[in-house]
Amino acid sequence: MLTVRAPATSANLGSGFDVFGAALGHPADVVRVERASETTISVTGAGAEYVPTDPAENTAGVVARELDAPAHIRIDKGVRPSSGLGSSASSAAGAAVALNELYDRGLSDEELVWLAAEGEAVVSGDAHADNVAPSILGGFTVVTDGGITKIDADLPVVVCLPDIVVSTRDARDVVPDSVKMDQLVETVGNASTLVAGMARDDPELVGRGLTDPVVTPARAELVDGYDAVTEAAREAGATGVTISGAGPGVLAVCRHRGQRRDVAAAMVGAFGDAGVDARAYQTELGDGATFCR
Ligand SMILES: Nc1ncnc2c1ncn2[C@@H]1O[C@H](COP(=O)(O)OP(=O)(O)OP(=O)(O)O)[C@@H](O)[C@H]1O
Ligand SMILES: N[C@@H](CCO)C(=O)O
Repeated sequence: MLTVRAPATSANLGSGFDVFGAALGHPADVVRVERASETTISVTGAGAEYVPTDPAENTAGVVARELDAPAHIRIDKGVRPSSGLGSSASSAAGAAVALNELYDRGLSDEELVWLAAEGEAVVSGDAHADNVAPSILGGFTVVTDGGITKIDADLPVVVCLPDIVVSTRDARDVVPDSVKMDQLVETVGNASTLVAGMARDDPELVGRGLTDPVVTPARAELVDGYDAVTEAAREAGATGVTISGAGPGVLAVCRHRGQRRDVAAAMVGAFGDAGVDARAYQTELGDGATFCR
């Protein structure tokens, strides 16, 4: 039996819709695999009751099928589904890394990213890799058709998860079909600023680069209290705030680790004022999938 811990992730980071992603120090899924003649799946942990155990509908099961690696797969969810923290991607990433080793398939990390993205397609109808790439590789990742670039960034963050559900499918439905030239120029500028900030471990630049004039404003309507939470996090010292992935999680970048407590309390409080229960993860950019003993 093999066990892999695959971290939660935050995709988009505002200006990098479907391109940027970051691995979080915690939470994470733990995926255990054992050779079998047929794939079976069992799920425990956060939101387990909402995760399908039919291998054809579970992202980890799809990975096993694509790799022709049947297994008993046990998933302990640290990441609640429909969170914006790449819940479905963590399971796909963990399964890809574990099954590659279990069956000695010899795929590279980048090949595993594209394989795990096939698992994501079963959820959103689209094989986007912006969550599975950081969950496998760690750090901050840039995914394009041309390949994957990774930066090992050191950045303290808070991710606040309200007790509401936004499915990736619904959140993709509200994304505008087109952008104006001034929005394109602003987005390119912010995305470039963010990448420079990641390369320099500079929370000011990363925070500035989170701003996005197109996708985030459209999706903010789906997250009750979003504007107030953003303002509260900024007042508590965050350098920038955006929706994590497709939401409803909200990501805030902090100047230093000691600031995370105040930012987390401010975000949870603002959600509470809007009548929404929430919890916050005080974390940082972290490692990709790792084998556990
Ligand atoms: N192994 C899995 N873990 C979690 N969700 C899964 C899994 N396999 C299939 N799903 C389905 O995926 C959906 C959740 O995925 P979705 O992409 O909407 O949320 P997310 O992964 O938390 O968010 P995001 O991708 O925005 O960060 C749920 O409907 C769930 O049933
Ligand atoms: N880039 C994707 C991530 C969510 O899975 C989106 O925002 O729809």
